[in-house]
Amino acid sequence: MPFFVVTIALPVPLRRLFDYLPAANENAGCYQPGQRVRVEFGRQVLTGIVIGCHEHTDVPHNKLKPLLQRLDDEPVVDEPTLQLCQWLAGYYHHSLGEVLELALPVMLRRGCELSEVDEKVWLRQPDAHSADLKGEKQRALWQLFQQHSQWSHKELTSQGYSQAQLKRLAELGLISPRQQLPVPAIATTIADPLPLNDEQHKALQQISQHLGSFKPSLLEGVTGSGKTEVYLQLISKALATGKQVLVLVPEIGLTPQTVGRFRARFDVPVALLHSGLNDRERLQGWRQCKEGKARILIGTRSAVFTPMPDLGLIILDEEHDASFKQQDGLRYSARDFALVRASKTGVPVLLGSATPSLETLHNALSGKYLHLKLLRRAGNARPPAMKLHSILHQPLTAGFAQPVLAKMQQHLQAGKQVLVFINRRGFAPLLACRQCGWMAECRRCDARLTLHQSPAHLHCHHCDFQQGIPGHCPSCHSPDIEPIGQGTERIEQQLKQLFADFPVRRVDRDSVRNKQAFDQLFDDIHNGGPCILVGTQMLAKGHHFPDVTMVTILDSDSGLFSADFRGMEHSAQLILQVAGRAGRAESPGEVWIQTLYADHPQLNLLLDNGYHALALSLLQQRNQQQLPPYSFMALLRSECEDRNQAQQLLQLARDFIQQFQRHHHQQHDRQGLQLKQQGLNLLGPFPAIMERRNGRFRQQLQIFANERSALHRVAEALVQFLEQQKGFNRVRWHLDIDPLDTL
Ligand SMILES: Nc1ncnc2c1ncn2[C@@H]1O[C@H](COP(=O)(O)OP(=O)(O)OP(=O)(O)O)[C@@H](O)[C@H]1O
Ligand SMILES: [Zn+2]
Repeated sequence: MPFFVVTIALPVPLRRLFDYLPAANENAGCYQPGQRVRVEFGRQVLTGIVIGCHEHTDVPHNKLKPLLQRLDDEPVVDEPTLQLCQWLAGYYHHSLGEVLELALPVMLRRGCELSEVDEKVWLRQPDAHSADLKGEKQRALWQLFQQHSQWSHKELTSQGYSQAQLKRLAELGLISPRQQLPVPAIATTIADPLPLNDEQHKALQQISQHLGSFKPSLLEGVTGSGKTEVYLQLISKALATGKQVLVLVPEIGLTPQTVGRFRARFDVPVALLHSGLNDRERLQGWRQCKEGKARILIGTRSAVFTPMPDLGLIILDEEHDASFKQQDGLRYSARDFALVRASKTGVPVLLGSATPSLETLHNALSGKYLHLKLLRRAGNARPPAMKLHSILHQPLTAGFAQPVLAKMQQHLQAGKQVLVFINRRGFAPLLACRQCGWMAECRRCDARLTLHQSPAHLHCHHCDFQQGIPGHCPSCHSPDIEPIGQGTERIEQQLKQLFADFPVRRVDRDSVRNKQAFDQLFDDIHNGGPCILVGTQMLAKGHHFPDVTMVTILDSDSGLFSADFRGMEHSAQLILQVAGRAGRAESPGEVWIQTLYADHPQLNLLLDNGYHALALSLLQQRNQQQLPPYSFMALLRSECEDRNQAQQLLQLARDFIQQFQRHHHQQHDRQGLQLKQQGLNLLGPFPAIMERRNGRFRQQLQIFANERSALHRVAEALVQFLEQQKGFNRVRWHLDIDPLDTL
């Protein structure tokens, strides 16, 4: 057998591939890219992915080890997915093995067989005809099999059909059991599409012209304008041509209401992939898509990796949402990746938002994307009236101005729901001593501890450190310590006293701990009745609460003066998303924003002329300052228990980049190439706004380039340079391409 090695991607941070000898008695024909193999790596056993076979290797032959086992005959990573992952690893300068790890369901990473998630399903026999079925239940069961030839056993029993009824149908030769991948249940009655209004109709028309080829579009539609209805009718067109559809939504946008709206519309299996599923369900969903059984996939960020052989359309709702960008490990943007995937697959991609990110808006305005607008709310709903209410020198009760409380009372008495938004959980952001000024601070972070009441404790929201509440000041021993400021718990408590006749519901990460609780809560809200909802942004996004007619925004000011250049953009998006919950049905809605800065020019622009107008003005600013989207950014972050080391590594990085740049300029000169504006702009190293977190000092170096290619050239070289640095073992660093958060 001729000599060859198998080249494998392993889930380790090193940005390279690894060569192994084949398993005993296997020839090169046994190996295909995308198969899983088990190998020894140091003292660990890892599951890797075959990239290819080669006759040459740089590894000395006596150092080569045979791989332990080939796990698959057929590749689990298909060719298009492998290519996309290679592209992603290159773009984010990340290890291919780690990218592939992220792209695969956990059970596959662990080496499980695909068939491990098979279950009992019942299939209609090919030539079966209804026989003499006794009883209502049996006939109803047979009716289901006439609608769809396959049903999972679990689904049927959960619908109340018994083992005996199924057995009876089997005895009559109508159905038979089998172990195979269950498919998601299909709705038995399908809802009709709504008649579209003119704007919706035009948007749908324009986008559907591009089915069958790559075309990005932005659907910029005010809250409640019926974007979802446009998605649904577009999906229906894609399905009609035999295609699969991928719908990506923000982490907390996947409520039963949303899913229900999709499921009720199409008589095809709809798969779901989100964080509320267990590993088994995730692998089932992944396989349903890969094997073409599911025709629609609705999922959060990582669902973007799911293989879909017949993919014909990608929709990404709330495209501006930060949850599409992963904030640790591989810091990829699912939105940007969806665009690349669509382009490589040759299918249209639709980005929807009421408050598009400036990056996307810029692409739409420059003609790179098709730009579609829905300016009016759908149906009979009117846009909410928005009002800035100055609280400067005003007396406040429990943090509320008197006219705001009076308004809330009116809405509740009219039987409506009021939403109070405050983006801070816990009871109070600060516990302080009135005698000596001591404040409860985190020992591991440059941050104050948040006071929580149920259960009572002090909690660091940055490193999760927790401790009991002291009975007296640890510094001067005075018993006179008190909470300062307000969080959701405190507002809830105070509103319960102020509005004793109405239920007050709190919605934040502490009160709603899991997906079930979240879903239950939304059902309760939907069942109606006057109430006050107090919550964080968990409440704000994409939900349709028909009975909410008033929204009170308590702390919008904190976002107005952020050190992040995206601060105002993100504040405006959040304000409009929250405001968009008001008056979505027949009754008009109003939004009161309490502020100390009622004459803030950008806040006024937002309220008077809308998000689009503000966005244009922010874009102009970005252009003047040469910030993204008018330049391309990477952020090198370092952290270490030793402040100096974190700083020194970035200083070395800075020196390296400057040298690299000089070298490149000279090369261009010598070759007589046009000395293009290679300009890189470096800011830093400087400490992060919160310098110490979880016991480590954090530094950053911001890198801006006029051209993306220039940014990538330097990033590639920089990553290699940093990997070779000795003596910085304790410093953790990463390079964030297109960072969303620069604090
Ligand atoms: N053409 C239409 N005629 C009547 N009602 C409609 C129409 N289109 C949508 N609606 C209704 O309008 C409401 C809001 O629509 P939808 O939730 O699709 O808006 P959206 O733009 O996705 O909102 P958001 O961005 O705030 O989530 C829904 O109750 C929907 O059923
Ligand atoms: Zn902390």
